[in-house]
Amino acid sequence: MKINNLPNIFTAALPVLERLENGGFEAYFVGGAVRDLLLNRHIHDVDIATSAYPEEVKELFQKTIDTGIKHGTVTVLYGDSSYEITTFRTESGYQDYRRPDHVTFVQNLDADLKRRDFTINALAMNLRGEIIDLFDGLNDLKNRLIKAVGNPEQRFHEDALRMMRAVRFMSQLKFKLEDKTKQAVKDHHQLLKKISVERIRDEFVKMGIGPHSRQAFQTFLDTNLSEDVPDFAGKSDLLAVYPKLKFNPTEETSFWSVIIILLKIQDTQINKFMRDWKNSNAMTEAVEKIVTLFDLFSERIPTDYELFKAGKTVLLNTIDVAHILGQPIDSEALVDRYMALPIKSSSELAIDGRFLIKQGIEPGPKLGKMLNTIKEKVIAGELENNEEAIGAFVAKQD
Ligand SMILES: Nc1ccn([C@@H]2O[C@H](COP(=O)(O)OP(=O)(O)OP(=O)(O)O)[C@@H](O)[C@H]2O)c(=O)n1
Repeated sequence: MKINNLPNIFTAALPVLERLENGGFEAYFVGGAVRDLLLNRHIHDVDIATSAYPEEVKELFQKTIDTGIKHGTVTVLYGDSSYEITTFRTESGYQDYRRPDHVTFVQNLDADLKRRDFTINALAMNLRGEIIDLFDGLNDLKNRLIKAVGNPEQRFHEDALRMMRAVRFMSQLKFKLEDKTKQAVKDHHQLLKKISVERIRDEFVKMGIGPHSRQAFQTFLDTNLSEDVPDFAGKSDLLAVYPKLKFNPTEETSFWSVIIILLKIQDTQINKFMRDWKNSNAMTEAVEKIVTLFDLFSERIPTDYELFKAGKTVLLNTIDVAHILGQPIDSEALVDRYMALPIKSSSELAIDGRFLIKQGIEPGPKLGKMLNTIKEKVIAGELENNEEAIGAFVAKQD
């Protein structure tokens, strides 16, 4: 198979391949970029595999970065882009974050492709646009199948994260998991225990916000992968609701919020759960706010002040979560009420502490309390947001 009209992202990289070939080396586009080209998906970067050793790559190009020399990877800066160029290799043991523990350089492309995870990721393309397909990856692309290269058990022993990658690709690409590969995941899900939480989390989130996350999640449960990720063991009954949800989450915050709600995690335990998954403070805070507002929605209609405190982003995210969970909610009325709030942030208040001091209020807790009362009254529409009205209100309080 030959691709004639290569997208710009590839044509821009052709001189890099040419230079490697002119230097007497083999060079190919490999991995996700070739897969995504054939699937007509957006391509964010192209990776190159070569027979040249890192030192040889560095000699051929002016601007390079030693990204992972030990692992065979040099980043080449060429034109407006950068390219990861990796020497043909096999690897094993990916216990740590991102990089394999051991790397063995191999003689040719065949040996390099043989150690890759799935047939659809083991395609290569040369500078003439010719596809090299040693493992029937083109057929699996056509049949929309995630299938391990060669022996799936071996592939998962090399890097157990690949089992999470399988369900991630199911969700992102709307593919099915091939039977033997699925059986191998079922048999070896425990291997995931050796993998760093950060790597598992990245794949889990990509699965969660992919367009087929409910189907992928079903496989995540069926294969028992869910038993070997933080805080999910023994919870498959609660998680079984996920594949039956109304919609797929499209935002990371919504995905985590939905998971936390399904797991019935108490407000006080959300922080621990998010930390167990090594999430950032910003992500944890955002999710805590959404789940809290969602709980409030389930009990009663929030007050204007509660809507103000939540803010627009949290409100919209919470509406999104309710929508995904099929929770009836008058989202239009809530957004209208939010939009009609007299102020949407504290900085929009017509007065500040200095104004109150001028009105004779002493600095201290009393002043803070007064400011809050004023804010609440303005938001509730009981007090106009201007100096005159607020001044009159303050005078009446003494
Ligand atoms: N555990 C892994 C990770 C990666 N790969 C190989 O390395 C390539 C690049 O990996 P990566 O950049 O992580 O993922 P992509 O497949 O490119 O997908 P995406 O960029 O969409 O994340 C993959 O296509 C696959 O051939 C692998 O065999 N095993």
